[in-house]
Amino acid sequence: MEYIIQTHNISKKYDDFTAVNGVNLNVPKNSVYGVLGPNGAGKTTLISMLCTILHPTSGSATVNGYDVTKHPKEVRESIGIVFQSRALDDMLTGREHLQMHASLYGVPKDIRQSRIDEILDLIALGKKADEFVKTYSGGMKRRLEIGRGLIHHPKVLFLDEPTLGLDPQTRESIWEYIKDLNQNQDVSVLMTTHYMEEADKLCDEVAIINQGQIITSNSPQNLKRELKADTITMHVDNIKKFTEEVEKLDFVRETFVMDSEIKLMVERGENLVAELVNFANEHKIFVYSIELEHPNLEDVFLKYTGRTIQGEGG
Ligand SMILES: Nc1ncnc2c1ncn2[C@@H]1O[C@H](COP(=O)(O)OP(=O)(O)OP(=O)(O)O)[C@@H](O)[C@H]1O
Repeated sequence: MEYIIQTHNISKKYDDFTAVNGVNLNVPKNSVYGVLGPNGAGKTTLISMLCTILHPTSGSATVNGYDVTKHPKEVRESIGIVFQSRALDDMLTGREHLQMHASLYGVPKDIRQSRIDEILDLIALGKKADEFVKTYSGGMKRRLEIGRGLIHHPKVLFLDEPTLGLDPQTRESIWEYIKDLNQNQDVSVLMTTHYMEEADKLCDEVAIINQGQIITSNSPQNLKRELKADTITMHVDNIKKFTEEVEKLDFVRETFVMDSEIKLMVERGENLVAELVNFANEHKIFVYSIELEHPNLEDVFLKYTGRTIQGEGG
C-alpha cells in the first residue's frame, strides 16, 4: 500500500504537557482519513505538525514522501490547509480571495486565471463569486475556504473540523463536496472531526485519538463490526412466549423487553433476520416488524475510552 502521510512516534510537548504522544499514522494515498477525538485530544496539534506549522518535539513524519522537518518547503507545496479559524475577508469577493491565494502560492501567472475559473466551477459559487464574502452563507464560505486550499493543486488537503458550526443541511453538502473532490480530483484528505456521523459517512479509515494517543484505527465499518453488538428489534404478537423461546438460542447474547417489542443483542445481525422470522413462525408467533441496527462510531468511542465524545464539550 502506498501512503501519502506517515508518522513515526511523533510527539509534541507544550512545556511539561504532552499534547501528542507517540503517534503512528499511515494514511493511504487517495483516501479520506479521519482523526477523531474529543476537544483537546491533540488533533489540531497533530495536523499542525504535518502541515509544518508546529515542530515535533520528537519522532518524525512524511507527507507526500517529504520529511516535515527536513523538507518543509516541499511539504508545503504538496498540501492545502483549511483550518478551524475562519480567515476570510468580508470585504473581498470570492474571486478576489482566490486571486490572492493563487499569487501567494506561486501559481504561474499565465495559468492563474484558468485555475481560478476551474476552482470557482468546482466550488459552485455561481454569481456570488463576484460578490462580497459578507453576503455568503456559512456553506458558501466553507466551500470558498476549501477551494482556496486547492488553488495550487495540492496532493493532500488538510481539513480541521470542516463542518464545525454548520447546520445539518450545509454539513451534508460539504460532505458530498469533499467526497467528490477525493474521488474525482485525486486529492487525499486528512480531516479532524469530533462528529462521529461525519467520520462515518466520509472516511475510508479513521484513527481515534484520545489524550494525545491513537487508541485504535481502522475503517469505520470494521471498528463497528469489532464491537459485535448488533441490535435486532422485533415487534411480535406474543412477546412473553417469544422471549422465553428466543432466549434459548445460542446466538442471542442478551434480551430487553419493552411493551410489545423485544430487543436482541447479537453478532452479525444481517445473517439472523430471516432465521428469527422463521423461528417465530415455527412457534406460531406472528412478527409485525423486525429491524436491524448496527452500532455507530459513538459506541466504538465509548468502548475504547469509557465516555462519549460529545460529553467532552463538543
Ligand atoms: N500553544 C499551546 N500551549 C499549551 N497547551 C496547548 C497549546 N496548544 C494546545 N494546547 C493543549 O494541547 C491539548 C491538545 O490541543 P489541540 O488543539 O491539539 O486539541 P484538539 O483535539 O484539536 O481539540 P479541539 O477540537 O478543541 O481543537 C489541549 O489540552 C490544549 O489545551
